[in-house]
Amino acid sequence: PAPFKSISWESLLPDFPKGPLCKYRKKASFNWKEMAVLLDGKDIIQLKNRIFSALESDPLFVHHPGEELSREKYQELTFLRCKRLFEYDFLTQQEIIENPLKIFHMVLCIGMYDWSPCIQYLLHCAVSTHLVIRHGSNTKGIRTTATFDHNTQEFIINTPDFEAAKFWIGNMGKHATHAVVYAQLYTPDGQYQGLHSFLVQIRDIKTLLPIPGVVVGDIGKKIGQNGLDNGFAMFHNVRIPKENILNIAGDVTAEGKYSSSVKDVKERFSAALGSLSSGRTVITAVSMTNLKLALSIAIRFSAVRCQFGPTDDEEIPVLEYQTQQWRLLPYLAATYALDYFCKSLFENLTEFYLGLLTKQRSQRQADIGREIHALCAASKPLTSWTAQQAAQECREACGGHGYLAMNRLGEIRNDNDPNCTYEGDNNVLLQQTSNYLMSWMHCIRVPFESPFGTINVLQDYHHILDWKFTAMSVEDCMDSSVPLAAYKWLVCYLLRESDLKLSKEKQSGRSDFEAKNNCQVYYCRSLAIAFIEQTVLQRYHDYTHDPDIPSTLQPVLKNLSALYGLWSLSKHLAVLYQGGYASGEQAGRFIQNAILELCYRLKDDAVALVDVFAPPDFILNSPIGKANGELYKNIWGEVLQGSKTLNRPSWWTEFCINRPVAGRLKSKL
Ligand SMILES: CCCCCCCCCCCCCCCC(=O)SCCNC(=O)CCNC(=O)[C@H](O)C(C)(C)COP(=O)(O)OP(=O)(O)OC[C@H]1O[C@@H](n2cnc3c(N)ncnc32)[C@H](O)[C@@H]1OP(=O)(O)O
Ligand SMILES: Cc1cc2nc3c(=O)[nH]c(=O)nc-3n(C[C@H](O)[C@H](O)[C@H](O)COP(=O)(O)OP(=O)(O)OC[C@H]3O[C@@H](n4cnc5c(N)ncnc54)[C@H](O)[C@@H]3O)c2cc1C
Repeated sequence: PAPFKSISWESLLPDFPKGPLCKYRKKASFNWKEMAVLLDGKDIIQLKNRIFSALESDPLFVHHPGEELSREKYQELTFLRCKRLFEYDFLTQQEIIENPLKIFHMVLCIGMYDWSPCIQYLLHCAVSTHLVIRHGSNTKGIRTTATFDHNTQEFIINTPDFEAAKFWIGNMGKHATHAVVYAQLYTPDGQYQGLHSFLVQIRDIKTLLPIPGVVVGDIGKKIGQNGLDNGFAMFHNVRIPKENILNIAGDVTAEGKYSSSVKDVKERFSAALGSLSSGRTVITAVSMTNLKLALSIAIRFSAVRCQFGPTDDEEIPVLEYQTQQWRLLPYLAATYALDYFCKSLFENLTEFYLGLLTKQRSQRQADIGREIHALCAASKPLTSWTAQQAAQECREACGGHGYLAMNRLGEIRNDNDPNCTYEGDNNVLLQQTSNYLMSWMHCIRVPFESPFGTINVLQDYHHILDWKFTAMSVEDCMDSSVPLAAYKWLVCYLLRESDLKLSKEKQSGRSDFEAKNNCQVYYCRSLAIAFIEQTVLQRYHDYTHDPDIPSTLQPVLKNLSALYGLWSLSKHLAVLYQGGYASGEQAGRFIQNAILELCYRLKDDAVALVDVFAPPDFILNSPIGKANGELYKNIWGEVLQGSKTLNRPSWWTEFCINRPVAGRLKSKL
């Protein structure tokens, strides 16, 4: 790439308005524009600007400060916005082919504005792979059936009873006309052929009224994402043409014979569910984006909001307090590490899809599918939980102002919340990752590697189990190599312990089902979490230590990597001691002190670090998070825009005329 200074980035990345945040911006150790260019590059920055400015200039996307939209109105507005997104068609096919990462950025830019139209749009786009309707966690247990009738060359779709109804489906509540329905396939010989997906029309495209035999409706108000209409559906002998089977895993001939290129039922099951990895990868990135939104607000607020001080007449920004730094800056470090991880995971996924498109049947393609599944089944939990905790911490870090709806932290928290549940409940998904890791135990003694190298750490399994914490000082701990080594040990240790526990459970006569169930807490669940944290850290460590990173940016990036690693690791301190990796009081203390020292070193960079990823004010839509840092003016400006802010309430007579009489209704008996 051309050196930063030789290109004029002013038009792409304009300066921020002058104001109270300048104090911190001047203290930053690096140039935020140079960082933005390093992380995204010119093309992506241009794309982001194009999307952000289109939304800002379009009256349909105007905000409604101080106005309560009814759910019905919000759903309507969301639909109109979603339609408009199709009209904008921000990316051409050519652009996508040249750089698939652009889709990823486009989705996240739209989501930064509001997740409801973004997800509605995504679900419409992904109709060929998504809009699936299912049973919940236990997909194998889906009870909707699709029976082939060779006389009419149709499938008959049937929901046995209301408990088997499809529930929660995005876009289905009010407006979807077609759905991809997962159902158990039966051929005319009465044979069961496993889970398959079918395209089923559910509403008339001219009238939006349900197709006969389909009962479809809206499931009601949710905790967040209320612009989206989530729905339910039941099918009573609904007939669909034979062509509507989505023959990913298998097909039925005109005579009603089943054929599949994948012979094994188990393999067919994973092929049928393979598309879930893309949803889980997207949700990993959606959660990471929520981290960006919440931290932009909380850090800008903390840099301006002053409380107390060393003397009575001098108050200092709350960001100067050790506690505030420790509450926020590790999440900032996590945002950078997870941002990098999300991009790399998306690249892995692109490779997987390229293989599918070119009909690769190699062992490598199968291994990629398994590794991607294991990665995103843990990265979705890690990132959605991190964002959920961060949103709450940011809310509290902004004190009372954080609780004001206009500042958006409540919306971010509530809209992020279902990321922990949909496309697979987090706790259920983590079991997929630990299953994958446990399946490598039998290879431990032979040379092996996985396509993306994430399990290659196990090649040194026996050797790593002998490792110990060796840092001799706090300064020794200030590089991410220290937590990374500890994580490698942790993964090997938890793998060994989980394997031993499973064997013990089985030896004591428990069934496979029971034995596996009894190995989750403190064993397999911790293993999956440690593994994904180690993977995220490994990738970010390698990136930040790359000699190609400009020397002007490397120190701050290395600090972020070290802070993310140490802070994540500190939650596993008990296991590090329990398993003998760490001993004595120094190890724990070094880690804690290094975390605090890194927070301190990063606090003057914090504002510039959020400037790198914060969207424009219109998109962020939070008075306390605005780039000018004029906290109080911005809040007042917004408060006074409310249409009824200064009005007397319509029920004023209940207070002034029909005055309350205390005890009037008290029983006289
Ligand atoms: C760019 C486009 C994006 C578009 C995307 C937009 C979405 C972005 C916006 C957000 C919008 C949200 C909208 C919400 C949309 C829903 O929520 S859709 C509903 C999603 N529902 C779920 O995810 C259900 C969760 N449950 C499951 O996925 C599965 O049933 C379970 C839990 C993973 C399987 O559990 P199980 O029955 O115990 O099966 P198990 O024996 O473990 O698995 C059998 C084999 O299949 C394998 N397998 C299972 N799943 C997979 C898989 N996915 N891949 C590969 N192999 C697999 C297993 O590894 C196992 O292999 P082996 O170990 O035997 O070799
Ligand atoms: C906003 C939103 C949108 C959605 N959109 C769609 C959609 O478009 N299409 C679609 O098909 N679905 C959709 N869903 C449904 C979603 O996919 C499911 O809610 C999700 O997969 C979890 O399944 P469940 O609700 O059946 O939870 P359950 O499986 O009933 O989980 C309940 C609890 O039990 C625990 N649990 C379950 N099994 C185990 C186990 N084996 N071991 C340990 N603990 C276990 C879970 O951890 C959880 O805490 C949506 C959900 C939400 C919230």
